[in-house]
Amino acid sequence: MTAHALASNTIPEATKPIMSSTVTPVDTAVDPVTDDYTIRPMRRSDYNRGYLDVLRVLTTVGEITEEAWNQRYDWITSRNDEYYMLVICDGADRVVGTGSLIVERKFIHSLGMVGHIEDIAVEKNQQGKKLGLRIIQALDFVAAQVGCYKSILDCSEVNEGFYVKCGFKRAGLEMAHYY
Ligand SMILES: CC(=O)SCCNC(=O)CCNC(=O)[C@H](O)C(C)(C)COP(=O)(O)OP(=O)(O)OC[C@H]1O[C@@H](n2cnc3c(N)ncnc32)[C@H](O)[C@@H]1OP(=O)(O)O
Repeated sequence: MTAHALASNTIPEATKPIMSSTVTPVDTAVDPVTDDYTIRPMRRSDYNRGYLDVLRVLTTVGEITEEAWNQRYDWITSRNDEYYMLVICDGADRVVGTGSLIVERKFIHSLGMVGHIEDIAVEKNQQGKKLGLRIIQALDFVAAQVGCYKSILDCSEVNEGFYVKCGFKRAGLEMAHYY
């Protein structure tokens, strides 16, 4: 798939099939013109498809054994109405991008739900092909479908332009307390 193909303005339509009628993400070609890239929910076997290496473009990951991965994967998937973790795979079935949506259930706003977009990463040599945009659009679509009234995320200044292109706007101030 060329960068041009990914730049087509059919993106929102292309992400719609990622949701089945039961609000479960399903495997979907990233672009309707070609299926060189697929966007789908994370799988247990993505440990061996380079998932953690993709995350390493974002931050430190540490050494995670397959057993530890499996335990965390099982914990996450046992909360599958709360954690929506997507990957984009290339034609060779390698993970080249990922992103997560965590749905927070609140009392305010009439028991409203807020989507938290986390851990967006695209492999270095795959950046600039609109894969990041597709991940955000897919997560946004999932958030809207499950009933979130908004999605929020934290990012550094260098990524502000990317998120603006994805339809987000600056709101508030992040604060952190590390332990
Ligand atoms: C909530 C969080 O997780 S924040 C952490 C974000 N992740 C990282 O910082 C990890 C390292 N970076 C990456 O993985 C990637 O560069 C990402 C995820 C930030 C962007 O993914 P890409 O696939 O490269 O971006 P994509 O090609 O989809 O870009 C979409 C648009 O945003 C623009 N864009 C991309 N990155 C940036 C940026 N840093 N600043 C301004 N604009 C940008 C592109 O030029 C493109 O614009 P266009 O439509 O006018 O051509």
